[in-house]
Amino acid sequence: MIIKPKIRGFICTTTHPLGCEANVLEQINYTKTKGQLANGPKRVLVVGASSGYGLSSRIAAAFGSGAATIGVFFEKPGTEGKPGTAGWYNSAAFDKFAKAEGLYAKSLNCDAFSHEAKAKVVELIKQDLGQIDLVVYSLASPVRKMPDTGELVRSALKPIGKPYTSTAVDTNKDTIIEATVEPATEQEIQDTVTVMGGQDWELWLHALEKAGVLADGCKTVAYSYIGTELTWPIYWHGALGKAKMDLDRAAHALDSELAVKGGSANVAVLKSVVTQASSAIPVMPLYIAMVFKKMREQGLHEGCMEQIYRLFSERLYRADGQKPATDDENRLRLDDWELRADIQQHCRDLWPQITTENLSELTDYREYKAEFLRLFGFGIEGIDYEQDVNPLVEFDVIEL
Ligand SMILES: NC(=O)c1ccc[n+]([C@@H]2O[C@H](COP(=O)([O-])OP(=O)(O)OC[C@H]3O[C@@H](n4cnc5c(N)ncnc54)[C@H](O)[C@@H]3O)[C@@H](O)[C@H]2O)c1
Repeated sequence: MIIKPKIRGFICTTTHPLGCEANVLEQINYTKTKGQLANGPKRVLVVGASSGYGLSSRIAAAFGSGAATIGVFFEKPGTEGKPGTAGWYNSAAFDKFAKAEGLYAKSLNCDAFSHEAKAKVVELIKQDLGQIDLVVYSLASPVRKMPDTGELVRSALKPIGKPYTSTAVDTNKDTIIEATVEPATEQEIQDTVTVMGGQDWELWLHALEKAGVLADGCKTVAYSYIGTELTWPIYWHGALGKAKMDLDRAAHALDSELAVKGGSANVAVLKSVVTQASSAIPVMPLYIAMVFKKMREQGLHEGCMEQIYRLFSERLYRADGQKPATDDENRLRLDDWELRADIQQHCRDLWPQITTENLSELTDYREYKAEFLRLFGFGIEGIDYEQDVNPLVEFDVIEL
């Protein structure tokens, strides 16, 4: 079939298999040009491995360190008449390129919050790898099915205490609007912590530890965002921020547990990037369009792959073997460039000046939209979108 983008709200309901494959290849090529990590991991589990930061983590481990990888994700395959999700095609492409280089790659398409997913991964590690050296936790989900009761709990992208009104961009109409988001209820805050907090990360590590499949010195990292006062009301001081604070709590607890065997657990605070998860957060698209323009001008631009390669090479696996610098909460900070005073001051000054008319001139909004479409495999040079393409792409994946 001929596949064209179809945008609905903040998602694109179609995807292009060849475009997604090209995205993955571009990240692999970037990693290869950066060279092999001196002290990189060899056996890696990535939870949330099919898009955004998790996919880049899997690529950094495999192509930057020759690691065997197990990837867990929750995606929909395509059928002959309907495209699958981008994460499905990304994972198929990763599998193909990894195996072409003789790298071990196993993928599980399942609910990572379930007990079954954890048990299956333990079984795979025992059978194929013995133990693992790194666990990356990169889930972004609006909902969690509780593993014991089956209850569905949903997260909320809302402020706490009072409504939040801000200038934002309506990405359907490309216009500047005033958006108001009502505050989360106590229950919604608790639920957001249940979905996006540290509990499931701890359940993963405990299941792996109990099964004896964590190698001595095993590291684990989970991803977070903090930002500045520009986004605090909706993010760090909002319901999601409470969940990310709970991730900090879990990191401290896991770090003490892993330290016994010479390992470590850290939260890595990453920069804002265009992913399916960030496009759903009110105000983020406008903030990203602003901050990207300034960071590009300053030669500081990074996408998912650049951020993650820097996390691996300059924080987690430093060539000099030294412990990386952390902030006072023991977090690894990769948002250092985004939070630079001049970058943030620029955004603060610009924010009140933005109108529908000057949006494209004063920010990288056009580039934001293009990058959003690229997430789904569209707008990629070298791909002929008038050509027939088969949405049915199969690869070796374990379905639970
Ligand atoms: N995007 C940003 O700007 C940004 C910035 C800093 C930190 N982060 C953090 O990085 C992490 C990853 O976010 P992202 O933006 O890369 O997200 P993303 O939407 O690109 O990827 C989410 C991943 O989680 C998987 N997933 C979701 N629900 C699942 C389930 N129930 N079972 C198995 N897999 C499931 C998806 O398949 C996918 O692989 C999040 O913790 C996020 O808060 C994101």
